Amino acid sequence: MASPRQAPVIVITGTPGTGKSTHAELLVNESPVPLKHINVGEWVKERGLYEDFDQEWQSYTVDEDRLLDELEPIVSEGGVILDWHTCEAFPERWPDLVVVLRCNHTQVWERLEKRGYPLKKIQENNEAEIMQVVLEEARSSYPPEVVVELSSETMEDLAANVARIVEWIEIWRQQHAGEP
Ligand SMILES: Nc1ncnc2c1ncn2[C@@H]1O[C@H](COP(=O)(O)OP(=O)(O)O)[C@@H](O)[C@H]1O
Repeated sequence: MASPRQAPVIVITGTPGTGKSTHAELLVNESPVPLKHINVGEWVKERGLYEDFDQEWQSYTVDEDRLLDELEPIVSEGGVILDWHTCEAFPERWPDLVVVLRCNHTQVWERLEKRGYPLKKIQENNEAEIMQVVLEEARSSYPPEVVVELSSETMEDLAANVARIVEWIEIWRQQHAGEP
C-alpha cells in the first residue's frame, strides 16, 4: 500500500438479505475511527461499472477491472467498509478483516421477498445460503485469521456483532499505532 493507513479495511459480505448494509451503517456510527461505507452494488450502478444488465435475473454483470481500479485509491487510504455479496474479486492484500454474515435460509427468503426480488433470484440466494457459498469463497480467498463468520438473525446478533467488530478495531488501532 502506498499510503499509511490510519484505519482498517473491513469487508462485510454474505448472501443478499443477511444484513450487510444494516451492519455497515451501525458500524459507521459506533466505530472509534472514521469509516466510509461503500455499498459496492450501489457504487457499481451509480458509476456505471457494469458490462450488462440481465433482465431475467435483474442483476448487473460487473466490470471487475474498472471496479477494482476505482476502489484501489480509496482502499489504500484505509478506513473503509466494503459491503458486497461477494468478496473473492478483492485482492488478498486489501482486507484486514472479512466478516461473513450468516442467516437461517428461511429468514433470507422472507427478507428478499419483502425486498420484491423475483422468485428465481430468491431461490438462487436461498440455495447459496444453504450451501454457504460466500463463506467458502471468503475462506478460499483470504487467510483464516482474517475471516470471521457471524450470525445475523436477530437484533441482538446485530448489536453483538457490531460490538465485536468495534473491539477488533480498537485492537487493530493499538497494533498499528505509530506506523508510518
Ligand atoms: N441481525 C438482524 N436481525 C433482524 N433483522 C435484520 C438483521 N440483519 C438484517 N436485518 C433485516 O433484513 C433486511 C435485509 O438487511 P440488509 O442489511 O439490507 O441486508 P444485505 O445488505 O445483506 O442485503 C432488512 O430489512 C434488515 O432490517
